[in-house]
Amino acid sequence: MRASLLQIDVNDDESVASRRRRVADLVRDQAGVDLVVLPELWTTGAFAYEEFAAQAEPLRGPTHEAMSKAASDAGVWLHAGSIPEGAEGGTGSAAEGALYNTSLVYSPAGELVASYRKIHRFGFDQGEAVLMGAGTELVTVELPETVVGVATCYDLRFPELFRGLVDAGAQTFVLPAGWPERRRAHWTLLARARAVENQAYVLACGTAGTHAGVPQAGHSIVVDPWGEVLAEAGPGEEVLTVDLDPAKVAVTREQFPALKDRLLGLDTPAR
Ligand SMILES: O=C(O)CCC(=O)C(=O)O
Repeated sequence: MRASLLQIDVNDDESVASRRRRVADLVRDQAGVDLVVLPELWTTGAFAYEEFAAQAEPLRGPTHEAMSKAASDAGVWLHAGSIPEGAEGGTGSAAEGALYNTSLVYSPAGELVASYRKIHRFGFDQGEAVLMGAGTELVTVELPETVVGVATCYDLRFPELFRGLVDAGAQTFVLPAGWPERRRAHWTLLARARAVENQAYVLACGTAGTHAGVPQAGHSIVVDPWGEVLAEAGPGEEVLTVDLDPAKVAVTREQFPALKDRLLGLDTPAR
């Protein structure tokens, strides 16, 4: 299974419409791979808080139109990163929780097969944490060769979410992000930790460049179920293409069956 992570340079100089066109073309260029992954909030930038409400769009808005078409033109599964979703029926007012940081996943036919509203919002008492509502549902997507568990950026710090995804059948985690350069060491460490503890692939795709004054880490990373880094991007815009062996998840879980030794958080009584 071949995957391409598109580490997009998100900066304040490029308009959302132009970036959307550019990213759609980059997705089309990936024809021949199985799965394409985009970063978090790449239309606005994850730290461009003032843009969230202005650029909010419904689930099936302009980004959906562009990504659905790009996925079907390329004939790829596409995790299209996330958008600031102005929830249907909502007023767009952040105070009413009408905005969400929502990921979109497409089949090679261009069908929107899943969406995920980010559960853990970043910013403590500002930014996304106050401007957006929190998702409540875990999301998995069945691809022909693997079951994908979906999570977004700050979610990476919450291992219980990934355990929940494993319990729901996930074998590969796909995580779009807009991770800042300042905490790049955490990014790499946590991506490897989530892979090791869950014996799953981690495909973590961040942004490059600087937007809203926040330099981005780049360094998108692919980790295998043993915790080995299969590929890691540099700091700039880059397409990171990697071959995965989906069977490795089952093999790792069989040969080193630590997941079977879980005692807490399961319905089965402790041994
Ligand atoms: O947890 C972090 O250090 C970064 C998280 C973040 O930037 C985000 O979720 O948008």
